[in-house]
Amino acid sequence: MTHLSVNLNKVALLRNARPLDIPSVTRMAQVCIEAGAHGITVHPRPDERHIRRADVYALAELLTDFHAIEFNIEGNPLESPWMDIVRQVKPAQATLVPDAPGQSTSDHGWNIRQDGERLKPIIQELQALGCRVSLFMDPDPAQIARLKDLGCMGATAPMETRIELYTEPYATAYRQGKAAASLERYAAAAKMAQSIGLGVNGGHDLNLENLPQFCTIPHILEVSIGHALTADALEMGMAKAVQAYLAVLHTQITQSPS
Ligand SMILES: CC(=O)[C@@H](O)[C@H](O)COP(=O)(O)O
Ligand SMILES: NCC(=O)COP(=O)(O)O
Repeated sequence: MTHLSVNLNKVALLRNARPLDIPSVTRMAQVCIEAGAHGITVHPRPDERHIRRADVYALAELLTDFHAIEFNIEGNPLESPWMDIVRQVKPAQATLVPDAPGQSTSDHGWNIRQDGERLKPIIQELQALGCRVSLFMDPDPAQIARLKDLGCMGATAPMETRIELYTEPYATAYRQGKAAASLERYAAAAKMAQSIGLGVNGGHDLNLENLPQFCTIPHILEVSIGHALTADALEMGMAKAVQAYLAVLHTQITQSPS
């Protein structure tokens, strides 16, 4: 089954509106875990507009009581202070995302031809810390194929490595009634990744409507979902929202995309 990692950025965004710790990010993490979520994702940005450094430490502390729950920290390792935080917390998964500091949200994956050699020592350091590394990538088989030349990703890596497919273009295509053509690109990208020994995650703008079709791509290991799930939680409550996403993942259709 594809795992669900709940991104708590938008819970923190609401909390930051007043100095009251409401809603509590750690309390919401606990509710998500009790509802069955497999992991908790945060994407601390340099301006701390939502998740703050202190939230990452508090979540890491909370998750020491939940050994089976994956802590996934996303961000740009080339921008301070992300690596400092990750060095201290040593999350189960570190997802590297090429965002500029002030960017409103993530909008593209890595260019491995341009950044691969800069990323290599960072990936190796994260692996030495025990973190599974995942790289945020566009659904571009040519870019993904380059990862095998780094030596530290895919079949030649010292430990499991993954990519996270950037799914906003799929979500847009879905809204426009063009999901099938978009899914073909994503399926080809996933197949390329899997053929060189990479696991495949997905995320960005996934929601209850577009998730079932995305999950027709074989062997998606994890989806990280925050924005839409938090919006759903305003209507359903957080536990019911998490369960609704888990129900989709439980019943994922196994036929190949058409
Ligand atoms: C990598 C990715 O797609 C998510 O982390 C997304 O960027 C969430 O970040 P925001 O909540 O700041 O938009
Ligand atoms: N990696 C994607 C993520 O964590 C959440 O993205 P979104 O659901 O908030 O768009």
